[in-house]
Amino acid sequence: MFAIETKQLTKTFGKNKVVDQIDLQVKSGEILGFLGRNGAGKSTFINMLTGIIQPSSGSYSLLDVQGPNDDIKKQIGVMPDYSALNASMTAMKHLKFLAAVSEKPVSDERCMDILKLVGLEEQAHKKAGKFSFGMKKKLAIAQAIIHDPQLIFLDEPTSGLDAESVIHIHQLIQQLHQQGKTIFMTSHNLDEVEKICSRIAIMKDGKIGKMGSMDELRAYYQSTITVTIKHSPIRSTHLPTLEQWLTLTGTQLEMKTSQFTIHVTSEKKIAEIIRALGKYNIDIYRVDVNEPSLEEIFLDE
Ligand SMILES: Nc1ncnc2c1ncn2[C@@H]1O[C@H](COP(=O)(O)OP(=O)(O)OP(=O)(O)O)[C@@H](O)[C@H]1O
Repeated sequence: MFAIETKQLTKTFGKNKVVDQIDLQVKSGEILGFLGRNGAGKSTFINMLTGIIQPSSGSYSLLDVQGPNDDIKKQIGVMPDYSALNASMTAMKHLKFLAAVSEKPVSDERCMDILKLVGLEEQAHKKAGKFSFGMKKKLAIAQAIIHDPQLIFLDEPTSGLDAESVIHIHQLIQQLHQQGKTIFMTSHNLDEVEKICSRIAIMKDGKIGKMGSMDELRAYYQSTITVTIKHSPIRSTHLPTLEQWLTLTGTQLEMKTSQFTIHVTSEKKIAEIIRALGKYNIDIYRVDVNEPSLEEIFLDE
């Protein structure tokens, strides 16, 4: 089952095609990281899926139900705009109110549990008007999950949060993932996306440029892995042959007395090198492997 499927989904504002015929499939249970530079069209795309704006053309389905559909909204969690919180309502009241609107009344106990999950238990009975930016953000996340939805849209869930809260929210996202929920999240923090998302989609000029797991993206960009190996001395008679063999295996070899660095295209090559060193009776003390980050892939897009 696809949690999200779009076909030729398009949004035009005047003459500006902001979302351009996007075909996207998100499998149930995935954490999809949705990336793109400012103005790429991410929010417009999400706003169509969550029913905030109407597509200009194309279609979409959520949890296998053709959208827009009011019933399916109950199974979807969306972070509301945190600047639109009611200043005179407490965190608890916000959750009770939202659950009532989505026709899934919840107990005070569940509200407290969710506030604990996002790290807001101490603010449960405080008015949102007195909340810091981070607290408002956490309340928005709580509002997205209070009614136990199957599909959750999180818009930059950790931007502006302190380091401890970021870890906390990452744990929460992993927990929701383990419960089988599908999470569609935007973020400008590439390390975060690389760490917690199972697949990544990169949006550019209204289209999805590349999409896949980190391994798939690395393979697509044919990026190389840099391997540095620290080893015991190599006998001078072996050195030229070994050096020649390594040059055929990888590129840009840098050889020092007790260490060399080589760039290879696949992990299998690392195993080959280690086996070859064994044949020459060279001991390996340390292997450092450096793979290209999502940042390098993103900047290349
Ligand atoms: N209601 C609107 N009317 C006209 N243009 C709009 C409207 N909403 C968005 N746009 C334009 O659509 C483009 C994409 O905006 P969108 O907010 O979807 O980008 P984004 O990828 O979410 O950006 P960011 O990362 O900055 O949040 C921008 O050029 C924006 O000015």
